[in-house]
Amino acid sequence: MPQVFSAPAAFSPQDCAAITAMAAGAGLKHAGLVRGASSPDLRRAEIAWLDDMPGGAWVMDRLTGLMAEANRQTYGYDLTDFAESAQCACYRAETAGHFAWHSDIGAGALAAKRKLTLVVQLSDPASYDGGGLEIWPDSHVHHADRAQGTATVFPSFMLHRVTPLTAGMRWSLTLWAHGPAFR
Ligand SMILES: O=C(O)CCC(=O)C(=O)O
Ligand SMILES: [Fe+2]
Repeated sequence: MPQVFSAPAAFSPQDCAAITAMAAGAGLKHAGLVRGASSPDLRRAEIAWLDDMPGGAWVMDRLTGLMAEANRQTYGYDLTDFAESAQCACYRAETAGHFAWHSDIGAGALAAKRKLTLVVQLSDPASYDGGGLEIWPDSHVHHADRAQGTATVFPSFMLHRVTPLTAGMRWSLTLWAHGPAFR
């Protein structure tokens, strides 16, 4: 049975603050685009791509190292590359920011090749309410560790969601690892 992998304190609070500052500097755009149309029922968040953040190479180095470690310890998947930029997301209580149950594997050329999803909790859990990252690996829903800097890894086909923010703001950083599509 596939599992959820957790790396506590993968990033320090200072690292997390630096990443959110870079994301804000890169300019946030509304997310939740499905076939070119905004789909706020599915997702309400703003995003920025790590590839658009000058000086963000160290972040990608750390993320890829974490992904490799998770795959070595837990999954043993055939991974070939990181075909998409990591994505920083901001969910706000004012807009009830959320991401409804979904799988990260889609029909697009890149999304079809996603194998593992890694999500870093960039915010201090005392700074927001709601915004829980929940993953559904089996008959029980897994609540990802909310601690700032924790990295959570799971197979990209696994259903997961972010519950609506009810106070404050939550930042996350997501990276996908790619390989031959699951079959
Ligand atoms: O923000 C999160 O915690 C999850 C993001 C996510 O599921 C995604 O980008 O596909
Ligand atoms: Fe996702």
